[in-house]
Formats: sequence, C-alpha cells, structure tokens
Amino acid sequence: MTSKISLRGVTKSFGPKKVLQGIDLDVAKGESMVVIGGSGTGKSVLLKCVLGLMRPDAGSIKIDDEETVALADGGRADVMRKFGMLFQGGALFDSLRVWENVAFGPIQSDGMKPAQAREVAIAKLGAVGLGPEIGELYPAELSGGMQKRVALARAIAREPEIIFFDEPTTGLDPIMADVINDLIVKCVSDLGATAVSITHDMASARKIGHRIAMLYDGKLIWQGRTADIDHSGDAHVDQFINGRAEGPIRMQVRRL
Ligand SMILES: Nc1ncnc2c1ncn2[C@@H]1O[C@H](COP(=O)(O)OP(=O)(O)OP(=O)(O)O)[C@@H](O)[C@H]1O
Repeated sequence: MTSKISLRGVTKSFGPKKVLQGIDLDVAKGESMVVIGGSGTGKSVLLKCVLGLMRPDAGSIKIDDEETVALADGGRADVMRKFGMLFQGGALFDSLRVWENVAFGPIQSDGMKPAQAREVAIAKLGAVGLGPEIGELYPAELSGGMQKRVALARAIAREPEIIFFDEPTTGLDPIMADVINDLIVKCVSDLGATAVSITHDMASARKIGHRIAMLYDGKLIWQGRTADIDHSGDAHVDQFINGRAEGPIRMQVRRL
C-alpha cells in the first residue's frame, strides 16, 4: 500500500539546537495520525516541514509519492491545494463574517463565485452544527467553541484530501473539546480525508487518532495503533500519557 504522506530521515536544526533528528513516518490514505509530545519537542516544526512552510535540513517528504522538499513555487502550490488546515486558536479573519471566513478558500483558491461559495459555506457550517444565521455574525460575536467549529468548517470547505489539525482542542473546556473531537472524526470520515494532528491533549489523541506517534528528543520514539498505546512498553510514553511529573522525561523548570 502506498502512503499518502511519507517522511524519511527528516532533520531540522536551529543553530546548535537539533529539533528533528531523523523522522520516519508514514500515513496511509484515509488514516488519522496524531503526533503527541511535550512542549518544545518539535511538533510544530514537523508540521511546518510537511506543510512546506519550513524546509528541512535533510530528508524526504513525499505526498502521494511526489517528493515535495525541493519543489518550486508552482509545484508547491499544486501540493498545497490538497491541504486543509485547522490552526491553533482558529485564526479566523475578524473583519469577515463567518460565512465569508468559510468561503475564503473556495473563492480565493478555486475561483468560486461568491454566491456559490456562500452556499458551500452554509452547507459546511451545517456539517459542524451551526445554522445559517451564524454565518452572518462576525467571529468576535462567537464563543471559543463556536469559533473552533467555524475554523473546522473552513478547514473542510474545499474538501481537502489531507487535513492538518494544530492543537484542535486548546483553550476549550473538556466537554466542548469532546464535541470538537467528535466533529473532527465525523468530518474527516465523511470526506474520506487523511488527517495529521499535533496535540498534547491525550483525550483528543485517543479520540481522533487511528494511530499515534510520540515525538521525544528529536525522534519518534514510539508509533502504533491508538489501542496499543497503553501497552507501549516505553517508559517515556507511559509517563506522558499518564501525565506524571516523575519519570525519564525531565521538564526544564527553573528552580526557585
Ligand atoms: N524559527 C525558529 N527559529 C529558532 N528556533 C525555533 C524556530 N521554530 C521552532 N524553534 C525551536 O524548536 C523547538 C521546537 O519548537 P516547536 O514549536 O516545534 O515545539 P512544539 O512541540 O510544537 O511545542 P508546543 O507544544 O509548546 O507548541 C523549540 O525549542 C523552539 O524554540
């Protein structure tokens, strides 16, 4: 089976700081992969490398078997068209109405006429449980949970083949986080999309991931089926998923 996304030997350093030290990762078509790891372990750097927003120092990143690391702007734009993205914090445009936020991709990237894009936006808002009246509001008029729903509607508006979720539950209470997790699962499965998420929320990782990979010290120290993470046999994974202060992972805290 060919992978939708395939990384081999991806490395990235900033000066002397080696953030990624040889990442190998395969995500199959239609699979939902979640990358977990503590703060500062390089989850965002990894995501930016796959998105093409940052260039790795070495290694290969293939999307649909096509090498993307050295692509020039035109080829890069073609690959990016396959992507949808839910940014941490939503990143909605404050000055646009909700429906205009959701319609932004279809209008800007696909050249869809505004009237048709508005229909699409209203349908996608419906898919995340928001009525058409919400489309007329501005983001500032919505709660954090509703903003996340709008951001999800925007991420799926162009029916992307691959959707990236950056800390999708950050800032939400546990119940709203679970609602968003359920919506992510539903939207990804309805689209038949491939999903890659980064998070340190284990409840979210367990709910949305078919497979989980853990990033630690620049490497993916464990990857496997979500159901197997409780029996990983790795002390670092055990400490992380159980949220224990004691264990092989040492947090950098300044002593008072
Ligand atoms: N553009 C950059 N220049 C220099 N250092 C960077 C840059 N981007 C990231 N880093 C460093 O790389 C390391 C990993 O950062 P990254 O943001 O990927 O962590 P993370 O796992 O996403 O953390 P968090 O969960 O807190 O968001 C950090 O030490 C960070 O300071």
